[in-house]
Amino acid sequence: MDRPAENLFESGTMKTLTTSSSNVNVRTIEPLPTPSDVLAELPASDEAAASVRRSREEIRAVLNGLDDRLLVIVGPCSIHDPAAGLEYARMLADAAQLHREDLLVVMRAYFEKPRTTVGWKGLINDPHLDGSHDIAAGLRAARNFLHDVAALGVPLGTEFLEPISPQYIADLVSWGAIGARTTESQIHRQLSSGLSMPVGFKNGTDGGIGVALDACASASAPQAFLGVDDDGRAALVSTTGNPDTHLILRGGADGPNYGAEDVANASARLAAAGLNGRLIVDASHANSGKDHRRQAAVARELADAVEGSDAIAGVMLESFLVEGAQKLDVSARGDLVYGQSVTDACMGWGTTASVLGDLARGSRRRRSVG
Ligand SMILES: O=C[C@H](O)[C@H](O)COP(=O)(O)O
Ligand SMILES: C=C(OP(=O)(O)O)C(=O)O
Repeated sequence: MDRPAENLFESGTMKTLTTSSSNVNVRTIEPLPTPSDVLAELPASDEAAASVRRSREEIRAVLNGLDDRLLVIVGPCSIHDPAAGLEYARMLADAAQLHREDLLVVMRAYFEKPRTTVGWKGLINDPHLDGSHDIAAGLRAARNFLHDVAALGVPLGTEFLEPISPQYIADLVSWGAIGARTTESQIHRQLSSGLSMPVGFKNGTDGGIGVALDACASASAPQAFLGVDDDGRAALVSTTGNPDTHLILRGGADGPNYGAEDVANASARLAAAGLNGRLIVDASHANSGKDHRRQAAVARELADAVEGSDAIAGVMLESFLVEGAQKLDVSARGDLVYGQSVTDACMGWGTTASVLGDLARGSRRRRSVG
């Protein structure tokens, strides 16, 4: 159908057709560099690519029970300051090496934050932390960070929130998560079906695990959907399905779900649905009431629980250099405390190192009884 253009609005270099019924609430549309532009500018080194391939295989082996170590996904709630994140990654590299017989350590490198209502949405969305939303710079900053950490030999995990951003960074990611707020989203399930790394689905914010089980089944099936190609063009994407989907228990509105009975029930439901019964338990979020001190206690309880539960393949921890969290006000940014979270409260490094020691002991005890 031919529809006359009522006006063209121009933003950046893009002209956008606006009719009386489209773009009514859109202020601007600005082109971004394409995924192939960014990958050509910031290519993965051979070493980083090899490290990603190797760690994906290791994570798969742990999730499938072929490697008896405990997977530990640990790091800041969000990366807001790459320098502090890199300092953390160096310390984590040493801890990972220390516990390598018992733990497979993956660093949380979360660049996209889902918000309950509004708030800072992460380094990709707003890398200058000032509401300027310089997404082109954010994509490059995320890619640079992933590359710097992969070069240390530390595998990285991230939450995929936007369906387009993976084209810019996923080659450097060893483990992916879909968050509690998007597990029920068909878009995220389809996306996961084509991702190249194991992907964990959080249970819903209400605590229900049914949506995550459905998500695992959906993402493990072939899918066809609208996406973008490497040149940023709208494209039909057809996937084979992701063979490495799994559940992450994060608690919910009714409280925690990391107890022995919750874990056993969840594992049984997964197995009954023909899915992997081995799962990850998040010690943070609703499992700790977002209290970083409580999180450390939950993690130590999990370290004890591991011995008696084959279902626990991994544990997730939110941790940064400095404990707690600080408020980020993007409209009037004051000085920030170096190494402290600007989203959820995290355990500090000292507590983290001691919790990793406990988890390693739990993993060792499980091996000795197994
Ligand atoms: O992990 C981070 C937060 O729990 C999640 O992004 C929601 O945050 P909010 O409730 O502060 O928006
Ligand atoms: C947002 C997160 O968790 P959840 O989806 O469980 O709230 C997270 O892990 O950063």
